[in-house]
Amino acid sequence: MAIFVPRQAYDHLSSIPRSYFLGHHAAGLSKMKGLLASIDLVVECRDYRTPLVSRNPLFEQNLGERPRLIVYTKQDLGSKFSSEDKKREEIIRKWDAPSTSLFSDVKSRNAIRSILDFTRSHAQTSSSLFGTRLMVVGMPNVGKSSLLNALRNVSLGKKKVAQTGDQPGVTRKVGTSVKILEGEHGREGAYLIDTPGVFVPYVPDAESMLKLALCGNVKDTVIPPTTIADYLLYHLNLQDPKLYDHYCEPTNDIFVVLEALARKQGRLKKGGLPDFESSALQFVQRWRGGQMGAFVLDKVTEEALAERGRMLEMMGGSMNQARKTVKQLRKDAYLVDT
Ligand SMILES: Nc1nc2c(ncn2[C@@H]2O[C@H](COP(=O)(O)OP(=O)(O)OP(=O)(O)O)[C@@H](O)[C@H]2O)c(=O)[nH]1
Repeated sequence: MAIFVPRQAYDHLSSIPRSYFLGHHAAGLSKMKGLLASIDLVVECRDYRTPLVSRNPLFEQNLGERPRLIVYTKQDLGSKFSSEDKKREEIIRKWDAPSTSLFSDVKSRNAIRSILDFTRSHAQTSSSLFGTRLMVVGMPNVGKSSLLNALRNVSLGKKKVAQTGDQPGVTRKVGTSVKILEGEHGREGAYLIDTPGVFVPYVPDAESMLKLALCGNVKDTVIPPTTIADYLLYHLNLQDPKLYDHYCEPTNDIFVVLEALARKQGRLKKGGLPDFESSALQFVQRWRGGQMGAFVLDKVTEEALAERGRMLEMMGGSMNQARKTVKQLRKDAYLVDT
């Protein structure tokens, strides 16, 4: 039997859009900026699976004057809790210093307790009579509202208050503050404000956009589902083709996988033809739901983080400046793909 050789690079990058910065993202960010004077701590969420790509420089530029806690969400979907994962987390922690970074999974009470402990000790430094005010920010669908619900549930035993969903843009407006910690020693407690997700102004390269689409940070209508599924297949093959052996033998052809899935699940169109689009969405949803392996999409090395940081710093807060910087970086050969 021939040995299976996975693709070592992803080539189908033409015609991938690089922007998803919507009107309600800009409006939300401007409202957050207006609230900043009354905020003690900004909780910035990034996706554990894309620690580089889900970092939005707009938050640093617009909200950077306040202390920040960085929470890497959905750890359960990206980590096997191995020594390699711990090493990667250590690199990320160094990158984020002096801000503290924590890694979370809304179903892990321990992870949620660590965030509450950090908040409690931060609250002790606050002299406000009205309690400590936190604002949770991050890219769309990164898990901000779920985090708010989990913090409130673990701390106060209260039911869900913020609406959540598996597509971006469920939260459209900056919310009212919600209590997440009771006060101690005569102090008021801590309150958290939920905010709408804000996308990066301009995605510097097409592969970053695919990663964001795969993790659900852009609507599934923006990039064809078969393209997102193909990009997932590329990663699955690099990890372990057994992750999809439920459907077929190892392959680099996404249509082979989708046809097998369609036949298995009866996703057929007229004439018995496989419904590739719905099968692609199903394939991607399985991975998003943690049923096809936990792994990280970004390459996390000290060099990669430093380069990304340099690029983000140069990109500035405006879309125009971001575009200009990307052009310049490409000229300087920092960015090589598309
Ligand atoms: N497996 C896993 N799923 C999570 C976790 N946190 C959130 N999710 C899921 O991620 C999806 C998005 O969560 P939300 O809390 O709605 O995300 P959001 O950032 O508020 O989204 P916007 O409304 O776009 O701002 C939902 O399907 C959640 O169930 C986590 O720690 N682990």
